[in-house]
Amino acid sequence: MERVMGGGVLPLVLAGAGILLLYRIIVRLRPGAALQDAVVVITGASSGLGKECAQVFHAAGARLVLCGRDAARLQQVVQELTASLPSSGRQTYTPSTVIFDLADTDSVDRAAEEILKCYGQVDVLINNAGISYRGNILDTHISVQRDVMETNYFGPVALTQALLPSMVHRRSGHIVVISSVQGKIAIPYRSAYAASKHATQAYFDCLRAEVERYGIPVTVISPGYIRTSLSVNAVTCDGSKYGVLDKTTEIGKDPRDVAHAVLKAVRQRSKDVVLAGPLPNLAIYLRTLWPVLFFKLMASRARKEQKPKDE
Ligand SMILES: NC(=O)C1=CN([C@@H]2O[C@H](COP(=O)(O)OP(=O)(O)OC[C@H]3O[C@@H](n4cnc5c(N)ncnc54)[C@H](OP(=O)(O)O)[C@@H]3O)[C@@H](O)[C@H]2O)C=CC1
Ligand SMILES: CCCCCCCCCCCCCCCC(=O)OCC(=O)COP(=O)(O)O
Repeated sequence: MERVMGGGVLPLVLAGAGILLLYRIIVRLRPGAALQDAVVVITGASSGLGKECAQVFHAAGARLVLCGRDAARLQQVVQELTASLPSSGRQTYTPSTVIFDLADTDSVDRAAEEILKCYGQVDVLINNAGISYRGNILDTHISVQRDVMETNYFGPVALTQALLPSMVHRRSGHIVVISSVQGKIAIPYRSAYAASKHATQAYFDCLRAEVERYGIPVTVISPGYIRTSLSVNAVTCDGSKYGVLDKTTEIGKDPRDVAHAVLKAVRQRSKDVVLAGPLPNLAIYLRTLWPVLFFKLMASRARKEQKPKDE
């Protein structure tokens, strides 16, 4: 009997591994979504990851609508994109720009109308813009918690909901959001940021299930540290700018590589992608499988990083 059971487990494991391998091969071989002429909207396109995404989607032949708050910086990106012909030899287009503040819901609605007027449709919406935060909860004003939530959560939600009806009507479109490893685990002194990214993950997971019937994929991308100005632009407890390029950010991934990974995720219509090294991945598993240990590690990290004022 034991031999039968023992003999039964190995074939089962091998069959499971075989099915997994086959699934991966099928996913790889599936024809990727074509991006030539696709209308791709990118928020936060003036710098960092958004700017690099603009570069790789432009080179792939997409018709871009670049969004941000600073018209001059966006124009600079347009100039850089159009200054050189892509080595791929594809037909490329001069990007359009739409200027608005994601933290202002009324301006988001107006912007969505303007975005739709550019080409009459949106094929891919990349919700990339975001702001980070550094501070301890005890000293952080509630207005700062709300402001980060407005930019990172309500802004992308409002833009997505404003553009979604036209996608549903066409039974076509793709919604992407750049979340963070901190959408899956919360680390100390990042409350506003981690909360906004957790909310983002939850909202877009719900959306994915709800719009699948219309053939609209939803991709949540959770990067680890990327070499951008995110930490420099982060806000602190009182809303002032942090202004420091953290070591973690400085040695982070090259934003161009992350942009290529975003392009691949769009082509493959991936559902959920973590773009981080082994340690953040381990931390994500630990949070689910061994939460008590994860909480201990985070508490120790909090103690090491900052001593409370009353100690
Ligand atoms: N860098 C990192 O380590 C990581 C970054 N991410 C995420 O990647 C995304 C891009 O960030 P990254 O490129 O790193 O940082 P940057 O600070 O370089 O870029 C942020 C972009 O967001 C735009 N933005 C900020 N606030 C608003 C607003 N209220 N309305 C409209 N646009 C706004 C900025 O445009 P402007 O100021 O010109 O208006 C800017 O283009 C963010 O969502 C971030 O959370 C995720 C994981 C790691
Ligand atoms: C038994 C072995 C235990 C090993 C457990 C490892 C626990 C280590 C914790 C690792 C934490 C990783 C945090 C990653 C955070 C991250 O990548 O954030 C990306 C960002 O969004 C960056 O934004 P920020 O403003 O914070 O710079």
